[in-house]
Amino acid sequence: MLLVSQKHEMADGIYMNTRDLGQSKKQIHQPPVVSSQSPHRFMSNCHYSTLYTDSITTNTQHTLLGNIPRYVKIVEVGPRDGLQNEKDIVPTSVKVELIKMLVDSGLQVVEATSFVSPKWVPQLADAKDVIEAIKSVGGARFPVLTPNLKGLEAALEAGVKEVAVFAAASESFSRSNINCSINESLARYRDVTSAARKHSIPVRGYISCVVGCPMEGNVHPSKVAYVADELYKMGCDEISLGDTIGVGTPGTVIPMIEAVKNVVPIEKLAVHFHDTYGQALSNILVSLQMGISVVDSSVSGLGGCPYAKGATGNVATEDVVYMLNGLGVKTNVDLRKLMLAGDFIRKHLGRPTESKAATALRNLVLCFQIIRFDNMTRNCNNQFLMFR
Ligand SMILES: CC(C)(COP(=O)([O-])OP(=O)([O-])OC[C@H]1O[C@@H](n2cnc3c(N)ncnc32)[C@H](O)[C@@H]1OP(=O)([O-])[O-])[C@@H](O)C(=O)NCCC(=O)NCCSC(=O)C[C@@](C)(O)CC(=O)[O-]
Repeated sequence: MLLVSQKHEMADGIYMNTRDLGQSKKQIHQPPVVSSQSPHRFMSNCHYSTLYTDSITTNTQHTLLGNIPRYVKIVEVGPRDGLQNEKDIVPTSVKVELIKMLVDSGLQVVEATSFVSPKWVPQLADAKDVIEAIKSVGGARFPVLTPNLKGLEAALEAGVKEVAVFAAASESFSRSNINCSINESLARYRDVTSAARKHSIPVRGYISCVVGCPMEGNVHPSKVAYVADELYKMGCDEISLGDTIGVGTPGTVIPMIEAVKNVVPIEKLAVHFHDTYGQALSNILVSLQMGISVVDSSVSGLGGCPYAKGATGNVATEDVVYMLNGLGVKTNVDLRKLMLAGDFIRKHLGRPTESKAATALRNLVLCFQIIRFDNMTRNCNNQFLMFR
């Protein structure tokens, strides 16, 4: 005797009745036996869910998934990387509301802004005001970008508790982004990390153009390893490997990570993929398989670097969470609330989301006029129909 759900979960607290879809009982393929304790596992196998599936024990037994971590820390970069490239400057109040919604979705690290030259990035000239407005927001860390001591001092004065420096593996990109050579930037960052250490402030180190540069083309893994080694030695707590223009594929990402993990422990590495060529999720998957457990992403796929021509947005956080949920990897992120944050900022920008998962889940809701019952996700055991 098999038990199948009469109502299928589509999003957290969102259900659709299979009969409304015209599905006969026979059309439901291989309904698994479900226990009353694990309705989500069954439903998410059959349908599309915003929920974490708790299927890590079964999924990761497969050799291909064996290395995938049980928990992935998502570093949300939307308010910084996402908004630094917007043509029209986003009002401070909108940035602040976005950050609050992202924190409310469960994201524990939200990169809030940059203390860079307002002449270079006028979009983030309100950094101090943003930090002031989120001072009372608990439950998350709010790192900011600091390109030099001047940025660090301003960030400290504003009350920032974590900063990030940003180097590049390509000389041309370094010059166009921060107006100095790679080695000059590393010298600056030694000053920043040593000053930050005096204040017990953790520093993240970014490396841009880890597989390709908009001006120089392919970037050799040894160049990335060189910069990663220097950042690590100067005291960066985490090093984020950025495919700034989204040209990487697993074919270039794997050798790059191999080279970097020879000089920096894998648990200190993060990946930061832009999705210009639609490769971000596959690149994230191979990074996880190689042992990385920190992933940068941007709500609704906002983003792009003003000094990387042709680069589109970061991988959408919704798509990352959807994939991780499907893999049974914990993130602590509520995808439904995350989608609301995406809706909020996209409404403000007047452009649709770049997230495929958010678009698909939204369409399902519209198509089937689903009713949301938050509590039903926890109390749906009585909705099973018996088949012989
Ligand atoms: C690094 C600089 C400052 C060098 O810029 P510069 O022009 O060589 O610097 P400068 O020292 O000659 O200063 C020029 C002016 O900027 C001021 N200034 C100088 N520093 C600051 C500061 N911290 N905060 C506020 N103001 C500052 C400074 O006071 C001066 O003002 P003026 O005297 O002319 O009135 C500049 O190039 C810059 O700010 N670049 C930032 C570019 C940027 O933010 N890019 C995007 C972030 S990186 C990224 O997106 C990639 C990443 C991380 O996401 C990973 C990936 O995807 O690859």
